[in-house]
Amino acid sequence: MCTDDIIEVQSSSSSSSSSSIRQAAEDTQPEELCSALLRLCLFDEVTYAYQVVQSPGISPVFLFSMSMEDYDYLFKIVLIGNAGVGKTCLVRRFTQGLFPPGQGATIGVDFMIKTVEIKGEKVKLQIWDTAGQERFRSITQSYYRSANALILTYDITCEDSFRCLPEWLREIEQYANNQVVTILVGNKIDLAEKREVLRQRAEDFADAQSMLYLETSAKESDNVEKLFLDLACELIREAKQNKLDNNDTAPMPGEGKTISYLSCCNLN
Ligand SMILES: Nc1nc2c(ncn2[C@@H]2O[C@H](COP(=O)(O)OP(=O)(O)OP(=O)(O)O)[C@@H](O)[C@H]2O)c(=O)[nH]1
Repeated sequence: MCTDDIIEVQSSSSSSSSSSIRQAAEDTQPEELCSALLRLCLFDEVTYAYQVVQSPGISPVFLFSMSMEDYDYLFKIVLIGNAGVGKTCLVRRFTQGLFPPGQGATIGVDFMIKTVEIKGEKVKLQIWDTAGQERFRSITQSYYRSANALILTYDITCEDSFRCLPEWLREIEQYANNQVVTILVGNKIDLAEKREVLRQRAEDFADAQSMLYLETSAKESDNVEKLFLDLACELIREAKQNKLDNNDTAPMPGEGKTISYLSCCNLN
């Protein structure tokens, strides 16, 4: 695709502040953990965003701020899939270039930002990493609706994580907007000798569901950049197409607006 035209501009994350959330949330019963929210406030044309966990005993924590003027496009990408398939590692690999040792389970949602430049246009990727554990499902479902793209992840060494995909597709059907771009990702290809899901089988499944398909290794960094950058290129293409279709309703480069919904894409 257009990866030659892409340069990284900057990245930031909630991870340092969210470690305090993680710790507090680990001590909190799921029923007490009401929700994790992103709050946006507009002051003098600068948008400040912060994430809080609403729960007794947990103080709201300011996580990051960003200006709406320093990008051409803003896309929200949400990772979903069973616990342990490697969603957090994929996000960390892409945003921080590392494979975190002893990665704990995600509590609720985590949030990172990375800005890339594609053919001279700055693209801010807002990446939401959701918990795969069933007990957080009611929290994570609320993040689907505003997503421009969903990365549905399974573990190629875990048949169970593949078998659960129809269940995840039902979640997407129910909670995501119907114009969302979805890509199926088989992670952990560095563990080839433990593979339980053949590539052809996964490709056929993705084809049948009109999804893109890619295999990755967060550990070895295989296809991780490609995953996010191809997705960004696809979202830009869709946004431009949407602009053509709707004349002036979609944002164009330089307008710096959030693209909330995109027209349906031809995934084949
Ligand atoms: N070999 C290998 N291990 C991986 C890879 N990606 C993740 N892991 C390991 O898989 C385990 C789970 O990774 P996470 O990124 O926490 O998985 P997750 O999907 O975010 O899990 P939840 O937060 O519980 O939903 C960790 O022990 C990682 O080190 C990979 O590409 N290769």
